[in-house]
Amino acid sequence: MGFCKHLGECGSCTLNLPYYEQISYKKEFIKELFGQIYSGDFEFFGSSKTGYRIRAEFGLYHEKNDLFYTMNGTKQRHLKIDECLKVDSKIANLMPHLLNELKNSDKLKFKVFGAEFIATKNDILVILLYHRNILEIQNELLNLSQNLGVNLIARSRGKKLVFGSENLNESLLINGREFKYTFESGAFIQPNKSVNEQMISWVLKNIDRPKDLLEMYCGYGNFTIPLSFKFRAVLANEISKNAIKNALKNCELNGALNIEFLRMDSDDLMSAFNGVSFNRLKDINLNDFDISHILVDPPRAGLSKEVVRFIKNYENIIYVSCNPLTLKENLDEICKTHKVVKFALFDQFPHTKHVESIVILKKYK
Ligand SMILES: C[S@@+](CC[C@H](N)C(=O)[O-])C[C@H]1O[C@@H](n2cnc3c(N)ncnc32)[C@H](O)[C@@H]1O
Repeated sequence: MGFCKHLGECGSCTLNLPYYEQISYKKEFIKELFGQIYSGDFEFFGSSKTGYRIRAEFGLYHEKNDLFYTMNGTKQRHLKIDECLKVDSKIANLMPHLLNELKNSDKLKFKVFGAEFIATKNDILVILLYHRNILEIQNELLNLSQNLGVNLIARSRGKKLVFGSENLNESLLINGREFKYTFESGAFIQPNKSVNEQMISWVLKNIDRPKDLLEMYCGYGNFTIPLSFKFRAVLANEISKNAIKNALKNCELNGALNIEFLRMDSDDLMSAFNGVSFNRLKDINLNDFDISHILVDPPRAGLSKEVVRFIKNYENIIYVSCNPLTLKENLDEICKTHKVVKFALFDQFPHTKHVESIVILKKYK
């Protein structure tokens, strides 16, 4: 048994090693995978070992008349979870109270099957999932959110009820400066806040001779807003309408005035650079941008061949990746024209084999 009594059994934390050995394990794995394209130092940024996850999801399982948090365990389908050491302390404190409230109300307990938690500096949001018509328990849900002092969303097939705010407010400290963000419960968020701060700070410190930035897959502006203060102008695209809505609010919150956000699929953005006209671009002249850097932070599947071909046009590439395998596949191609100059690992997920990488590449002269 390691740092948690469920380690190795709940299916989430699987790396049963002392933390310093986890670091060696991850560094060795990455060195082996990327050794042929990069012989420099792999910087490593660690995390606190507990309380680091600001988003967590659990099943809720009914047994006889009782109710438990569960995970799809490695040996058992419904492994009972009575603690999770990796979640933010606000989530850890709330979990037993929520469970008690649910257990004590036949109406709230009936056909509830999942709970998701998101915690930011000052806010906490709970999402409860039901296999029943939630409109019948509106009053009970309202009381629950008031009793617990949390924002609450209840969902069942085709229905959603919101008690309090669906938006969360976060603040990040990046190289001594505070940045404020707002985002919706469905947004992609970097799950480890302090490592996220380190990632953004590291990128900022490693930007050389900035002119304009093109950022693809920008979400609600997590990297975009702090980076915008380093560049003359920024063009950033993202497929999610809600994320772009929040990115615009985040510009206001931080006084960022030089960013053009595009609600656009990356394929369309590339077509636009190839001369195809889009209504959404009617007020933007892509030729006005003098792009010195491109930052990409794609989903786990990595970049398509077309995006890889496109980004190779730019001198400086910053590639943020949560999947070393697709990163390797993409870098094999990018490294035909670019050299890896920096490679850093960010331990967003201690006790798991996952590792986040940021690679900085420069075009060969
Ligand atoms: C790994 S997240 C990164 C978000 C952001 N950089 C951050 O740090 O929060 C990837 C983002 O890509 C967006 N996305 C996925 N497919 C896309 C596509 N084809 N075109 C544009 N954006 C896409 C997702 O909505 C998501 O916000």
